[in-house]
Amino acid sequence: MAAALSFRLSSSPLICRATLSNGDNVRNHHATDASFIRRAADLSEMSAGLTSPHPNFGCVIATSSGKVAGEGYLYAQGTKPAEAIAVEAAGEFCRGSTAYLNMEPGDCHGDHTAVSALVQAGVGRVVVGIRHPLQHLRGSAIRELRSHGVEVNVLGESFQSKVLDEARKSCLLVNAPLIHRACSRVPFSLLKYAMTLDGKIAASSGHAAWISSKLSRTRVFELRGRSDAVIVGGNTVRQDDPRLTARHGQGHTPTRIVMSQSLDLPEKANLWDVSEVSTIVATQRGARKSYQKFLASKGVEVVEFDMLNPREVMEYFHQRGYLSILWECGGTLAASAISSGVIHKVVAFIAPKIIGGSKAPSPVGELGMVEMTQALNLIDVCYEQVGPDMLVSGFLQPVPDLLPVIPSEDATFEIDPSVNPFESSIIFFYKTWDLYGSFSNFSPHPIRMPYGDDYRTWSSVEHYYQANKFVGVEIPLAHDCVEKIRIAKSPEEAASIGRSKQRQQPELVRSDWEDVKIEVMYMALKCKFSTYPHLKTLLLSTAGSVLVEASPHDLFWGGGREGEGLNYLGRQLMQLRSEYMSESSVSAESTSLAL
Ligand SMILES: NC(=O)C1=CN([C@@H]2O[C@H](COP(=O)(O)OP(=O)(O)OC[C@H]3O[C@@H](n4cnc5c(N)ncnc54)[C@H](OP(=O)(O)O)[C@@H]3O)[C@@H](O)[C@H]2O)C=CC1
Ligand SMILES: Nc1c(N[C@@H]2O[C@H](COP(=O)(O)O)[C@@H](O)[C@H]2O)[nH]c(=O)[nH]c1=O
Repeated sequence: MAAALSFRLSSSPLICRATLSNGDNVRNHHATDASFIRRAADLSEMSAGLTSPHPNFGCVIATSSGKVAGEGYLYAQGTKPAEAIAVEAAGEFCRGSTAYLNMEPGDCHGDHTAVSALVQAGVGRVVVGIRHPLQHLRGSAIRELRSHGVEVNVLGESFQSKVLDEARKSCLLVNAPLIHRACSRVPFSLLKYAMTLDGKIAASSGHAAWISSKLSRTRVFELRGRSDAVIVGGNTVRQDDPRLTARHGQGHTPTRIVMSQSLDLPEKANLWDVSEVSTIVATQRGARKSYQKFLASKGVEVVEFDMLNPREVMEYFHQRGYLSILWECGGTLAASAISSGVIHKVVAFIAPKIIGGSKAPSPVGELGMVEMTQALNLIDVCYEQVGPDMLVSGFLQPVPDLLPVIPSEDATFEIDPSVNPFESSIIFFYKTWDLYGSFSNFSPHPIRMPYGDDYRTWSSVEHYYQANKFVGVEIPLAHDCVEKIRIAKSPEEAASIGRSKQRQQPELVRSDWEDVKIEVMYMALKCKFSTYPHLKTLLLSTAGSVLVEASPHDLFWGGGREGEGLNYLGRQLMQLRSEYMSESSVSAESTSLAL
């Protein structure tokens, strides 16, 4: 899913853009909406670190004159929704007001939900920063609000402008861990370190207490309080004997995780005291069994991995439901985590100190880069002074966007009205061995199609499609092409002959090819799916999902690398599916009439 989420809509009938006549007006509205949505995002953060898990919800109720009438944020799952708190605070000012929500509420059933609070209070319009990231909740509250006559605008769907994009981004950032949960197989990970001005995270002796100031370390406690777990490597345990607790006086305390291959760890360590917080040691399968027993006797959980590496460990904790992880390791493990692509954000406290030492460790070990051009550039970088230190933070990977993953909303809707691109799941297919690989033209399903006055069997849809480029051209070489493609040993070979001949000898290609190629493909697909009932069943089983051919190269039939492709193959399959669905509903109707 993660890759899918970078696709964007190329056009939308819903998008209102500023016109010359009312440009200023629209801009003002956008600026107002943006500032209230940002406020809702800020409010939602107030619970971060107090509770876990961490969906952060904030709500601002604004009157038609643009005054804040009430505000609220969700303290924890199961406590009063942000919207209900804001409605209570706004009282009678709710009627006809606009409610701003950083994120679509997750629960729309029952009496005490966000939706019923807004509806009962008479809120006239709701502006939503982002839809709920979790697929099963996505769109329900919005539908529910609309069904009660409330106007709902979602940023990026109803309106688009730079200022709204920025506001939307703030909504993505406050719920980055939840968004990662929705579209990635690893939790959201933040690498934090404190270093001297000369780039050292410890003296050459390994001593590191302390580099950053007390104020900075309190900020670290807050970061811990916002995380589900803090992770270090074995060497940091041996060297620092850390506690890794959140000691800023409030909030939840994260689980401590140690990654150690050797399990050559001390018998006495602060992390083995699990009276207040738990510790999990992740290790290589079979490592020091007697020491594993010792840890277990202390109440420390040991998890063995066949391959102890950051990705495996993160996938494991993702499955256990962890949303966000704070990496507080040294440079060796940090390099390994960055290399395996599991670190999303970096937070560095830089202290105005110089320790020197050519052997003193630095925050990130070997990444195998040799040229400065290979350096990883952070995005959305922030700078902040914390006491005497400078805090620099930024993202190594952008927070995934949750805009729909098909090239064109209107086109898809026209093809299959049952598909809502903002709420549907996306099924990608490309290689024939993929789960839905039989949707590919290259799948080995021969089809029998008319050819001249006769019928011929073609080894795959691709064979038929490529050959058709040269059909009907009264040149012997064109006939040869058709025959060569027909007997090609594989769809790849058929594609290669068809494409190269088209490039090298365009005079052999039928003159109407660009006009007919869509129809040619559709007829071939229709033949394939009606010839093989199990393929038809598989296609019907995808009802409601958007189908995208994940070809990174083919920008006409495929979706392209970044969603820039037109995805005609996906569209045709959706169209065929829609045809089959209406056929089956017609036949069901006539059966019931006959009865
Ligand atoms: N200033 C700061 O912010 C910080 C400073 N430090 C300092 O850094 C130094 C320790 O740094 P460093 O030696 O890099 O230690 P790390 O914390 O990076 O730990 C490295 C250890 O992690 C374990 N490990 C498990 N799997 C892997 C893997 N796939 N890749 C790499 N390591 C893995 C190994 O433990 P094992 O050997 O047990 O198998 C390895 O020796 C200390 O001096 C400490 O004080 C540490 C953290 C933060
Ligand atoms: N030295 C250093 C840090 N080191 C990190 O903090 C851990 C110690 O945590 P605790 O035992 O809970 O206080 C240590 O093992 C390492 O991960 N952090 C910082 O913010 N600033 C510093 O100067």
